[in-house]
Amino acid sequence: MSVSTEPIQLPSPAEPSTRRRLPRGLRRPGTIVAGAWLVLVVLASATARWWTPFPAEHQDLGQVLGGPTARHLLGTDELGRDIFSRLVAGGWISIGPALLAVAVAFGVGVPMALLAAEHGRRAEWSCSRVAELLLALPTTVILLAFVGSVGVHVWAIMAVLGLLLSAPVYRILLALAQSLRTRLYVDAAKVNGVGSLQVNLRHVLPGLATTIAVQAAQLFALGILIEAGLAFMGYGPAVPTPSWGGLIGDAQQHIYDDPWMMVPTGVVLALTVIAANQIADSLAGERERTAPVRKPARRSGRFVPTAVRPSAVVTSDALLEVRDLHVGVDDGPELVSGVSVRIRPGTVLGLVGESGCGKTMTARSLLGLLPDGVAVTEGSIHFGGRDLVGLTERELQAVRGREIAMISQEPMVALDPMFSVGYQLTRPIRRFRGVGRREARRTALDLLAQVGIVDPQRVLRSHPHELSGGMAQRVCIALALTGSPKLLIADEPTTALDVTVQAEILSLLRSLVRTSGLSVVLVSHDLGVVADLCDDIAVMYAGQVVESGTVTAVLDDAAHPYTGALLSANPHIPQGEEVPDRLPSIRGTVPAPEHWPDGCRFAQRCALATARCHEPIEAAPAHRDGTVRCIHPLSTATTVAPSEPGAAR
Ligand SMILES: Nc1ncnc2c1ncn2[C@@H]1O[C@H](COP(=O)(O)OP(=O)(O)OP(=O)(O)O)[C@@H](O)[C@H]1O
Repeated sequence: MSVSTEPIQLPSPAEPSTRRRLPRGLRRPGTIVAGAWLVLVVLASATARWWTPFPAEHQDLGQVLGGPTARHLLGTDELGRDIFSRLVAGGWISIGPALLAVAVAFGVGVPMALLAAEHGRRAEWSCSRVAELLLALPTTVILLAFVGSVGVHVWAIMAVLGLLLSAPVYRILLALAQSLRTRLYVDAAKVNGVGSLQVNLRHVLPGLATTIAVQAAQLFALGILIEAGLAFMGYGPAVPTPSWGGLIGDAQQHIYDDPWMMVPTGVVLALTVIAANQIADSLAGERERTAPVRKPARRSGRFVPTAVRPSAVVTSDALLEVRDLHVGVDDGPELVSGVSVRIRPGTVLGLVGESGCGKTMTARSLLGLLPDGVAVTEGSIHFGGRDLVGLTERELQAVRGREIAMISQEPMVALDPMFSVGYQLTRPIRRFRGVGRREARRTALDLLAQVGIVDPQRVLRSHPHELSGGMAQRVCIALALTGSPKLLIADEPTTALDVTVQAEILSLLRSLVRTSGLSVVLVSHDLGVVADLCDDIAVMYAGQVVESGTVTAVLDDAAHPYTGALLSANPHIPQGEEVPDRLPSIRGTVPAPEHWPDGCRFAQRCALATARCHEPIEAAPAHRDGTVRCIHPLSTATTVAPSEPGAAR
């Protein structure tokens, strides 16, 4: 299959390169010195036994409380032990447990945050209560109680500290993980059938990495101070094993007769804590500098088959048939009311209407990708001989990508910025088609060529930030085609693109439908786009389909006053017709779902409305195969006047 398109150029070499460099914040001299100091301290203390001048426990009673000399660089303590050797050896006893506390804090806090972010309100509620419980416990009292009942085991004490610290870690990471899960590339991964573990590992965890690093550096510094404090109070390692807290405790006893003893350990401890904090600050600064400014996206959820009515068996030749679909917010208003549409194989169905009419909710229902707290409450979605409503998440994963795929309105956000186009394309190809790396690469190149990219080799090596909007949307379309789906849901696929690129993408979609037999559900505000691309149309208003039929029938002979008003407000003026000074607009706005009236939902804004319009109105047959939900139709399109409530659908 080939698509004729204009050549697409990659941005000039002046664009940012894909070569990974150390982030700018970490290249500052202060941060480099801090990092070097930490590396030095960790390496020196971990290898102390092999190179320090004296064993840490070696005593020389002829040299007690001596100042620095060539033999004892930092002097000796009250038993004539070499302070330098003890300081270096004691480092590991302080740093090791601090690292353990950090590992436990993140080992518990990160999975909790991922779990709560992924599994919605109930999981979040449970994890948050556990975190609140941990936060409510007084850390010092718990540690002392632990020492009192179990004894002085430094590593175990620090593991308990790590557990207590997992609560603030969870609290900080939860909001971020939730926000990352709303990114379109996470939806795109789910649409491609990627399992939940893989979504977390590939898309959520990398996004948490900087925050984890910042928090880890801070907790490490805190862990060292807490370990030192405990050792100072006598809850450190058993005598004569050195630790920084223990050395400070020893020095404190000689503060009047040998104040120098306090200096080496105090300075090393302070420098280590300052270095860890310096690195945390630099990472935090870097995170703020590079954080993308994005408008919040919608959260993704799943089908919750509550109160789903068993549906009749569908025997039509439609590829997908939606019957009487109701979507609602848990304990809240209905967002989609009784939508029925069908998509024939190899055709394009346009869902049109103003913002807030329920187009996206309807489209996302087809993939089970509704926001958290929103669910299909009634109706059926028949596809491939089964009802998608009520399928489990696992069953839906098998449908997403392989049978129904989706492209969104923001291609730049739908691609994960962390990975190259090649990686993002070959992963699903290997999974869907069960092919090896080389074959997957070849298929990826073919798909890129198929979506009109003239330089697929280069694009395959690129990262999303190196692509223009139009190229990114082409890559997203290629990504959607990796599982050879039968149906593609395109939610305003050209909204974020400029006009010339919009035309290219529409021409690409048209060509794909024509050459591959793909069916498309196109969500759009734009009647011009729908007229251009679609075979059938469903006009939505306030959660209902108010008119449907073939594009030619509905647009040439609109029956519903809302369709008529949309057509009058449409800025696409046919060639040869006079351009009016001002386009008519539809007065008022779409009411919010909680204010939808019982009767015709458009009545408040309709010039033809009468008292009878405020009684319930059913959809009636129109345009041969379509419907209209109006008792004052504009045209003769209606074959059965839907004038009475309860008229046949
Ligand atoms: N997560 C949510 N919780 C509650 N209501 C929601 C949620 N998401 C959307 N809605 C509401 O559902 C209704 C339908 O929204 P939907 O996004 O489907 O409209 P749309 O026609 O696709 O609009 P647009 O073209 O702006 O995307 C709107 O009133 C919207 O405010």
